[in-house]
Amino acid sequence: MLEDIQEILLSSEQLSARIREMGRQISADYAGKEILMIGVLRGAVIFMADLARAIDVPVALDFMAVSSYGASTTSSGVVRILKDLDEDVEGKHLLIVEDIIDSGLTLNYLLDNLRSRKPASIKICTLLNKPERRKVDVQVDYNGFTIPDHFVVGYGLDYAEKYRNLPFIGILKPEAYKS
Ligand SMILES: O=P(O)(O)OC[C@H]1O[C@H](OP(=O)(O)OP(=O)(O)O)[C@H](O)[C@@H]1O
Ligand code: HPA
Ligand SMILES: [Mg+2]
Repeated sequence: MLEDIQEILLSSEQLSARIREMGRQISADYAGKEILMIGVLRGAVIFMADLARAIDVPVALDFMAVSSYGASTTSSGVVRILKDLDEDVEGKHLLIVEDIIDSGLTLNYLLDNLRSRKPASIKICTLLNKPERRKVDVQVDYNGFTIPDHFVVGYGLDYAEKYRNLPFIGILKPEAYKS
């Protein structure tokens, strides 16, 4: 796996320091409330596991699976729900947790979909943000890191389901996907 990485963009130390900060900020903003964290499978799972433990207000977890990438490095633009939430979200404070916002198409779709279920509030938290590739505007409430336009893997992010278990965020060598 490591031989496919061109450069480490964010080390595990950088990731954990930033996630602790994000947790403190979220805890302060939601003081006195309960959060329903909605993880977007599968990429967000590792970030969500660490972020949830950095938050000290009550947190419930639910998950949605949508897919627009498949085994590709560019979004198809077509978002499908593969798994819906288990819980009713009406009247709850939702925090959508993403590993990365790239074109914005996934989140744009999710936001529309979740708003129609009448939650008390919805905010977006992403570990990574790649604004250069945005196709639709999305308002991000909590952003870990803004990154340049490279295809990155690790810490939950995959290429064709590989590399999710790397403890850092790395730039994938083009030859690892252009073969
Ligand atoms: O802003 P966008 O261009 O829509 O891209 C971001 C989305 O794409 C990736 O998910 P993917 O569909 O690859 O599924 P995965 O999380 O299982 O890897 C990533 O985890 C985000 O959910
Ligand atoms: O840079 C990326 N890496 C992995 N998955 C992704 N999904 C959108 N952008 C990316
Ligand atoms: Mg993916």
